[in-house]
Amino acid sequence: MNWSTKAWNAIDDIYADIIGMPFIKELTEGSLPLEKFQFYITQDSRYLDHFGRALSLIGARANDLQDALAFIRFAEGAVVVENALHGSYFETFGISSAGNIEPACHHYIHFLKSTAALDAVEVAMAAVLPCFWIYKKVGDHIYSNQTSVTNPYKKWIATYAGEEFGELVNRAIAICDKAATTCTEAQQQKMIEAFVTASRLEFDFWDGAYKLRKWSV
Ligand SMILES: Cc1ncc(CO)c(N)n1
Ligand SMILES: Cc1ncsc1CCO
Repeated sequence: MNWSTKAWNAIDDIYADIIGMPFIKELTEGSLPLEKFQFYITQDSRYLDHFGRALSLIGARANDLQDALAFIRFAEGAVVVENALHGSYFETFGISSAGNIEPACHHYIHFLKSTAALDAVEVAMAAVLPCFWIYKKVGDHIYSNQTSVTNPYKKWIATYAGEEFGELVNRAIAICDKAATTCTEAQQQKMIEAFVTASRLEFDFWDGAYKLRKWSV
């Protein structure tokens, strides 16, 4: 069994929980309250900024030059998506500024940045993989379960359900699988742990947005 199959098996339950979240259900139906989507989009804009930096750091640390190029391009993609949120999405959804980084976003970006900086590069690659893979799966799930042609969140959904994003995801999975073959069993296990932690943080990111969770003080 290749590494990515084991990794996905390890998060099967988390993924099922994500698909069952009210945020995802209401996003699919188009009934998600605007305030929750606004919260999500502002946090995601902050997230993508730091995610892009984590990806470029992994690019700088990758052993293989082609893998470095792939991560540098992923980083560029993350900044391009951030710019799209900051531009047209902020305007469409009536957002004037990105505001504070709230707890779920803070937790996630700092996990990614510290892992990218301090852990083995293979572990760092595994830590960012849920950002690709879970979004592709969730994007496809939402896209194929849509009931409303007038869903206000349609354009956002299309970003992650598209074939173009699918190709990037396959590339990221393949890089992790190749990296895992150079690792010991213990290192592969660390990659799985990072993959699971990031998946939990994906859940929390949506959960935090649904509950509009902010710093208590
Ligand atoms: C929190 C989060 N995870 C993953 C993605 C997709 O990379 C995103 N836009 N936001
Ligand atoms: C995973 C991901 N999400 C938004 S951009 C990006 C990297 C691809 O450029």
